[in-house]
Amino acid sequence: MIETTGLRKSYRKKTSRRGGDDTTVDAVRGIDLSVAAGEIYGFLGPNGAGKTTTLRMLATLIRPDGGQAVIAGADLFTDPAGVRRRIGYVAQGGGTTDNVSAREELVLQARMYGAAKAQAGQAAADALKAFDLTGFGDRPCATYSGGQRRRVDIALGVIHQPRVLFLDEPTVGLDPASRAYVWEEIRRLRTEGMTVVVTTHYLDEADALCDRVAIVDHGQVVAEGTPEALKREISGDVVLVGLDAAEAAFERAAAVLRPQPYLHRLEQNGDEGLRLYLEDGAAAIPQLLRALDAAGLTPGTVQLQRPSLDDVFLARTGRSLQQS
Ligand SMILES: Nc1ncnc2c1ncn2[C@@H]1O[C@H](COP(=O)(O)OP(=O)(O)OP(=O)(O)O)[C@@H](O)[C@H]1O
Repeated sequence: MIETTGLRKSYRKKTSRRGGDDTTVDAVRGIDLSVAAGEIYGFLGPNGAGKTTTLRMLATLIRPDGGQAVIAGADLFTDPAGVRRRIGYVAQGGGTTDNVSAREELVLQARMYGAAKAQAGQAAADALKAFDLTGFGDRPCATYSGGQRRRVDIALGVIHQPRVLFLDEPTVGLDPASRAYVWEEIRRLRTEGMTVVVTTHYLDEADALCDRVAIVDHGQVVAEGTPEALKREISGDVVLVGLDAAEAAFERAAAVLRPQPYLHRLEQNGDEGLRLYLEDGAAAIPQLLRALDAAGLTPGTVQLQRPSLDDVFLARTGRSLQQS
C-alpha cells in the first residue's frame, strides 16, 4: 500500500548571527518503507528523529528532496493530487475550532471533499455514531475533553473514507484511559480495511498498537519489524540493578559483573544503576548478588524484565529512547 525508496528531506536554517552562513538539517536521510494494506504501521523515535517530516512528505504536505514513493497506487512525485484523494492526515494537535461543534466540523470536511449537503449531513451523522461522539457532538469543541477532541480529529481524517490514514502523535498529552480509547478507534479502522501509519515516541503505544514498527533515529530507520520480532533480537532477559547514584559504585559493580560468564552485555541505566542483558535472568540473579556482595556492594533493588522496544533502540543507537 505504501512503497518508498530513499525518501529524503533537508531543511536550510539561517544561523542566528547576522551574516552567518545557512546550515543544513538532514531531517530524513533516505527512508525505505514497505507498508502492507490493512496494517497499523508505526514510526517510533525520539523528538527530532524525522517522524513528522516523513509523514508530511507521504501526505504530500512537504515535497521530498529525493527518492521515490507510491501510495495506494499513486506516485507521490508525479500524481500528488491522486495521493491526496486516497489518504487522510491528522496533524499533531489536530485541527478542530473551539466554537464549532463536531457535527459542523464533520459536515464542512465532507463538503470540502465534494459531498452534497444531504450526503455530508449523513456522513457526519454516521461518523458521530461510529466514533461514539453523539453524546456531545452538537456542543462546541472547546467543551470536549482531550480524548474526545482527538476522536473528532480522527473522524475528520477519515470522513472521505481514505485507504490510508496518517496520524501524527495521536495520543500525545492524553490520560491512559483516553489513549486506550483512541487505540481502539485505530484498531477499528484497521478492521474496516484501512491502512494506518502512526508516529509516536511512546514505547508502549508502538508495542501495543502497531503490527510493524520502524524505529527512526537521526532521519534513518535503525530497526524495522513486528514489535515481537524486534524484541526477540535482544535475546534473553534484562536485569535492572539499582545502585547508589554514585558513579564510583556503578563502575565498581560493572567491573565485578563484566567477567561473569552469564552476562551478554551491560549498560548504565541512567543514574539509577546498571542494565544487564543475560540469557536466564532468574537463574543469574542469585549469582550476581553473590558476586556484588563479595565486593561489598549491596544493590537497592533488582528487577527482572523482558526486553522492551527501548532495549532494541539502545542496542541499535547506544542511547535510551526515554533519555534522548
Ligand atoms: N521547517 C523546518 N525548518 C528547519 N528544520 C526543521 C523544520 N522542520 C523540522 N526540522 C528539523 O528536522 C529534524 C526532524 O524534525 P521532525 O519534526 O521531522 O522530527 P520528529 O521525529 O517528528 O520529532 P517531533 O516528535 O519532535 O516532531 C529536526 O532536527 C527538526 O529540528
